[in-house]
Amino acid sequence: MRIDVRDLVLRYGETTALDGLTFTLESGKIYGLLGRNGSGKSSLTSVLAAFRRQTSGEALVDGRPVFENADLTRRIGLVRDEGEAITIGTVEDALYFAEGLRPNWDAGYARSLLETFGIPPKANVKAMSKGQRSALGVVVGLASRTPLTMFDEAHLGMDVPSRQAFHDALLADYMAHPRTFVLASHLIEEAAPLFEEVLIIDRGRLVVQEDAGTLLSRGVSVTGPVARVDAFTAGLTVLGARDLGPTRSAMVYGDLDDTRRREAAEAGLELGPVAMQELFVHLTGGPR
Ligand SMILES: Nc1ncnc2c1ncn2[C@@H]1O[C@H](COP(=O)(O)OP(=O)(O)OP(=O)(O)O)[C@@H](O)[C@H]1O
Repeated sequence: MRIDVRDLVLRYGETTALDGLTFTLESGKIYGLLGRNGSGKSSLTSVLAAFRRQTSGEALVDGRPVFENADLTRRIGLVRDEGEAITIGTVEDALYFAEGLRPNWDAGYARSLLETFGIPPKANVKAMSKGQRSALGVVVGLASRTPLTMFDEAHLGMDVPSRQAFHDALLADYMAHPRTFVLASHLIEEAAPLFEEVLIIDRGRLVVQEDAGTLLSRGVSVTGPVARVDAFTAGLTVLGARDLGPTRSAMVYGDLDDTRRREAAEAGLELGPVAMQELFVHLTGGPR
């Protein structure tokens, strides 16, 4: 599903949550949606899923406004941080409800995902733990096979093995049934290997929309003896540095051309990658 967002504004009273966003998401890609607390990620996914109506601007899915368009919203899934939204009845009831709502529902796949996450089909949803309810939300989100599927901190409360199982399942099912995913997460390093493209929003504005590999290529770590690292990085944008005895590893933002890379090698410095998380902190202004 293709998404076109144009000059999108969402206000809650005095608060401007989305402040003129414009971007396009292509069909059949996994997008990472990153932003600090309160930056507008949930507001954006809520508008795209038609849970909320924007104050102004456009949110188009396959060229049509999404709000109050039942035909479109049946094909858009949003799993939020509270996990499975239907909390009355059992796990089977929740799946039955989803099956009625989602045209591409795969009941066999849903059952196998329940096993993956160790969720008993007869369990009462209200009595489930936070992590189990999140996992059930993930099961419903994946088995719905909605052409646009958004997970907004959907892993909340899930333990490390469950989060890994979630990411593995998402990737495997995406390969078998390509569709558009939007993943909002604060666990950037865990989710980053899934992202094909990254959107960073800050205070309701788009800061970055870039291919994940290109974004990562903007960060370089420079490691070696302290004095030589400092001399090499003088005049560059240094995001931070860590020392281990006499060795310093500095993170630099910006492309290093071949000449600079040769200079680094001649100075006995080692160049390496920088974590997406470090780039994110830099691009969203560091500690506030
Ligand atoms: N229901 C609401 N009523 C009033 N203000 C709201 C409401 N929901 C969100 N906001 C405000 O809108 C802004 C964006 O919030 P939003 O929840 O979209 O951010 P977020 O990026 O999802 O944050 P987080 O990472 O903390 O979940 C914040 O200033 C927030 O206080």
